[in-house]
Amino acid sequence: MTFPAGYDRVILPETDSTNAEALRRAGTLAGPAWIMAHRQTAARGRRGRAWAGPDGNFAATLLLHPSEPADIVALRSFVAALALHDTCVTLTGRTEAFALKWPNDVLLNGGKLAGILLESTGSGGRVAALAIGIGVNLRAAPDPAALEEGALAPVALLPETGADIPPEEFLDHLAAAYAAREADFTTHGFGPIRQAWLARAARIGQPITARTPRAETRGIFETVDATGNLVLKTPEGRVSIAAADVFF
Ligand SMILES: O=C(O)CCCC[C@@H]1SC[C@@H]2NC(=O)N[C@@H]21
Repeated sequence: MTFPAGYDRVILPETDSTNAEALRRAGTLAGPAWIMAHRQTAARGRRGRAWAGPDGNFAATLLLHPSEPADIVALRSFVAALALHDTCVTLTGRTEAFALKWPNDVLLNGGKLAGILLESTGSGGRVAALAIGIGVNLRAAPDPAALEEGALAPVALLPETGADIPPEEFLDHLAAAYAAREADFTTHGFGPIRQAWLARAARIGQPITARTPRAETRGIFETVDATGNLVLKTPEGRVSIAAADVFF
């Protein structure tokens, strides 16, 4: 498997967080670069949570220097989730087992297999550097004791499918899948990415709950709109949500 042309590949034995590492290197790595670490000592998840990654799991960040406005740059969350889904299907041959959960989790057999965290630097609506951090439970699921109430239980690829994929091999497949989806995104915009994402989405047409620190909205998961917002049909009407945690 060859690494996609134009992308750097950095593999570290250990770092605090590959997202932090990527943003520290943003000034010296001019082109797109994947930074993978075998161990993270301070991995972070969405909404300020910690991310636990037992040995053998996958942790990497794609560093980009995008040129679009911040709202377009943020749509790469869906590009990355799709590429991650592509990679899981390719490596296991199981299409139906995997699904996507808004905004960017990958589910396997209904449990949480992988998460994505986007972080960026820049100001005034301009993104100087974008870090797309991806954690995948390849070997083992983290201890579910630390789970928020109602959150999906974590699952891992090896016990669920029997596929024993080393992190470096996973990176090479993911980098190729991402490069293909990124080319589609930059050429054709969010439309085809959105359609492909929706085709793989869990719980479309079913009731779900979107929770933020200040509000909870329950409704039918209608779609994800052209700006990436979650659209719920509630008794009070249609609600469009830009950021939240989703519970089934
Ligand atoms: O909360 C989530 O679901 C997102 C988890 C993202 C974890 C990954 S592991 C690689 C990268 N480095 C980090 O510190 N976090 C992301």
